[in-house]
Amino acid sequence: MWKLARAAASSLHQTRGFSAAIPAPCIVHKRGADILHDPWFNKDTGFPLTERDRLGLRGLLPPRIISFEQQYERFMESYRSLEKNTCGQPVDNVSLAKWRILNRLHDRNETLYYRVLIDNIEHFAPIIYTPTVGLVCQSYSGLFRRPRGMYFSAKDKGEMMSMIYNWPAPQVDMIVVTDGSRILGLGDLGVQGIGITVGKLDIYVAAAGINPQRILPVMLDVGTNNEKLLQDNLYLGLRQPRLEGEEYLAIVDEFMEAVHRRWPKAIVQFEDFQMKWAFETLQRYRHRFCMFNDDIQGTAGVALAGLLGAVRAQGRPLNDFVKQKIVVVGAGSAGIGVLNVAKQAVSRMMGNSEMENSQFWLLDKDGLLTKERKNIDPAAAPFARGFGPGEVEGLSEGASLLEVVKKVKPHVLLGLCGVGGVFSEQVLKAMQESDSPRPAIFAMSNPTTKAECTATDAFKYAGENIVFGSGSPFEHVHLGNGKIGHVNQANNMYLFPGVGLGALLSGARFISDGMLQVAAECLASYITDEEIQKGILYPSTSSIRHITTEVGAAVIRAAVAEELAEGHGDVGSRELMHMSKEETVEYVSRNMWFPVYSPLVHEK
Ligand SMILES: NC(=O)c1ccc[n+]([C@@H]2O[C@H](COP(=O)([O-])OP(=O)(O)OC[C@H]3O[C@@H](n4cnc5c(N)ncnc54)[C@H](O)[C@@H]3O)[C@@H](O)[C@H]2O)c1
Ligand SMILES: O=C(O)C[C@H](O)C(=O)O
Ligand SMILES: [Mg+2]
Repeated sequence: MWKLARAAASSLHQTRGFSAAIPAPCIVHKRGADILHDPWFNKDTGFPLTERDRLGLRGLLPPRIISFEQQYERFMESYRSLEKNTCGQPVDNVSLAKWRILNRLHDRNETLYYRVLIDNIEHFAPIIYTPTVGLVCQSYSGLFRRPRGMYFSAKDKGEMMSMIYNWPAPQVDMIVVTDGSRILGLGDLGVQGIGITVGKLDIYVAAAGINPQRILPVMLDVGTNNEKLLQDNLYLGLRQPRLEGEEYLAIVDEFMEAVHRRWPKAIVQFEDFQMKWAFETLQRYRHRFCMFNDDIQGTAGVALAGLLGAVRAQGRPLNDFVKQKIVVVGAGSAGIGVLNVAKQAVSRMMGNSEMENSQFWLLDKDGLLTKERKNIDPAAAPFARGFGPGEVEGLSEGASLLEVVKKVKPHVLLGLCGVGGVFSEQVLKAMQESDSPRPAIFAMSNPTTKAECTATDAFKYAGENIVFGSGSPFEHVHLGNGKIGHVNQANNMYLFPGVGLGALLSGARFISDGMLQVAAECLASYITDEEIQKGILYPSTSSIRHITTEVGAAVIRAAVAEELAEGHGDVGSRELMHMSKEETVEYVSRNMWFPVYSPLVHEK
């Protein structure tokens, strides 16, 4: 249904609906059929007669003019028919069918596409984003019909500075780039990983109101080490092993410089890079360009908000976070990112004193990480356990997750290892002995098949008093007697749109730890005590535009406070500096794009 009320609540200052004030005109440089074939401008049967005349469209469309609202209802009706007709079919087939119908609309008419997406984000996010986007990436070569975004390959070395000018839009604000080396928990998918950047940018448009004409999904194809893809005749990427070392970095360097040359103020989000390159590129670029790594930094902020919520759920003051025993399963870019941020939060609570990492236990594929571990990754090393006083007795190098949970009795068990089911029945049952009156279980790996446990199993085996979060959505769990086990979607989608938007609208020179910290704090404070008592740690995705507005404003204020804000468009750094908190929120919502048909004006 057309959701005027919800849309109005989700962004304060934009006029909503088809009867609203006439939106600003939009200049087009094409005419006739070229407009109908351009999803940025196409209105299908929605072109009014005057526009059909002005733009040379007369005779190219059926005579009846259909309103935006009618087009919307028509699409939703066909979507509902699809749901009815595919009822009972295998879940993956149904999800892909839903993705196809949405994707066809995306390819044809972006205004209508984003309107249905925004109004139905709770329903459509699992299709255009996690988990279905994983399936789409896996099936990319078969699903491919037309390109979306830009592809830079190892064969383009030396050419990127000119190639970047092939992108048709004059201005780009937001770029999501991947090298396809670790797509969700699905591993190396090579060029097929482009799907994840498209999904993230759809969330940027829906949640942060970034204008879809100013987004750019990018694939850096440096080869793949996925043998199956290398052998596949239909694979669309470079059929060569991944570049490594300096050869690899030279490609990423060249891409970053090309982007910066053409759009110096564009924000670049790094997505789903394998761990070594995720950390290396973040270090390399974070102070030179306005960029961040979503898997390290976005995930960390969302997890921290969840961890603080878990403390509140126990009825404890926030400062008790320093006493929480936290077991993290997965020592990759996401797990280490979470631990680093949790450590910073503890340090702040303790008055920035040097602290030991004694409340954290970290496991990877070889079990518990200790100082005895050979060839330990430098990023993981600070979290390796020792054997001195204060250590839990009987836990040796490589101890299994079950042993660790039984001995440590953690308050929190958090999975970011990309292996489905590692929180087994036994592990979950062991969480019943947790020292927390309300243990927290976060099965954050994506997509659904890679979740460390299902929501049903978590409540069934660990007990009904747990709080639960998962990276991919699960249904809430019926516990009997009318009680509901609340499922939170612990996904970085709650943070990256606000971080990117805040960085953009402040014109930040770079994205600082302080900006990321306030983003996490803003998300954490969004939830009321009453909600927390019900096990609700994150707001519903239906309010994602509102959350993003708040997070974006908090990020801007942090950038201003740290003197990193250079301003955006007509709004200079001085004006930003003088904005109150409310004015900053207003500034953010005023700058969010909302899909309505603009009058098109032709210019040669
Ligand atoms: N919910 C979110 O917002 C979110 C954000 C980022 C990443 N993720 C998910 O987290 C997962 C990991 O991402 P990453 O970037 O850290 O990957 P990564 O490849 O960098 O790290 C994976 C880690 O898991 C460890 N591991 C593998 N098998 C294990 C096992 N059986 N037991 C314990 N540890 C094991 C590996 O040793 C490695 O340390 C992915 O599934 C990704 O989708 C979720
Ligand atoms: O893409 C997601 O859903 C979250 C995260 O960035 C991931 O890599 O799993
Ligand atoms: Mg990711």
